[in-house]
Amino acid sequence: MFQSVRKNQKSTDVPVVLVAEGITVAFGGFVAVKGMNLKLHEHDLHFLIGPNGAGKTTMLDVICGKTKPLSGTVKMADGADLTRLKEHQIVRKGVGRKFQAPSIFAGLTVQENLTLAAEARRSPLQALGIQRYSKISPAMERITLQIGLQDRVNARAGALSHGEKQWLEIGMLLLQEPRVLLLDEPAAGMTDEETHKTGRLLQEIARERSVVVVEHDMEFVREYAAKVTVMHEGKLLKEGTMAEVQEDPRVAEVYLGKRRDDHAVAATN
Ligand SMILES: Nc1ncnc2c1ncn2[C@@H]1O[C@H](COP(=O)(O)OP(=O)(O)OP(=O)(O)O)[C@@H](O)[C@H]1O
Repeated sequence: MFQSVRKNQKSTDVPVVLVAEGITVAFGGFVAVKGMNLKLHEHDLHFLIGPNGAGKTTMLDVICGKTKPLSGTVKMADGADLTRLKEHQIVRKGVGRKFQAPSIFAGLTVQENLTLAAEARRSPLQALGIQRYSKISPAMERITLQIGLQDRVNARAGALSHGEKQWLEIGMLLLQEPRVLLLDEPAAGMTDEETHKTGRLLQEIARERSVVVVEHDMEFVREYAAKVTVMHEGKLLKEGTMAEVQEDPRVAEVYLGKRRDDHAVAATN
């Protein structure tokens, strides 16, 4: 029922979770992002696409606090401006970031990795042992099922397949209960089956959170994106559904002009 209501809702009816406005980022003299805006709603599965060097990753870096913009704001629903906060404070505000290379502990088991992630969310007092997880908690159990690693809890993370490692890291982020999850090419290097599992996992996560994905694989975007923002040369070029984005001749032009390969939006339709 929840989903059918959502389907009929206009995006304007859905609460806004985060608004980035007028973001400008310079590296030395080079302006990589120029006055970029991005608005996230609850339950968004929002893909950020664009040619190489468009500024997509830089936008994620600004939201999670890794990069500070020259100007602009990133406001959460409570009015907090993330550009004024440190990275760990932004995590506490509910923004989780997954980079391309998984940051898991290869020598620990799946369960141990998840336990560490769960502990990281707790306050120092809790971490001192008031209520330690002695075994798998209900939240961990639910997330282990969600990421499909329920039969691998005792496997060493280093022994997992590439896809499983990525899902483990997503699970570790979910244990921090982010409101916004930022992912950089989550399906890169995966088999077709792993790619589809990842797409379905992201759809499921978006039922409870907002998800932003930087992506080059247009098949993946077409199949799983609810909303697409196209960036070009540091600016917003187009925003809409994948169908709307593909119909825009400017989008075809920036892809055909810069990337005559499998990823080209126009060439795949
Ligand atoms: N730390 C940095 N120092 C200098 N230039 C940088 C830095 N980070 C990014 N850039 C430059 O900023 C521009 C935007 O980079 P960014 O990685 O955000 O683009 P992107 O759209 O994510 O590209 P790709 O799809 O290739 O990953 C590029 O020209 C890049 O070379």
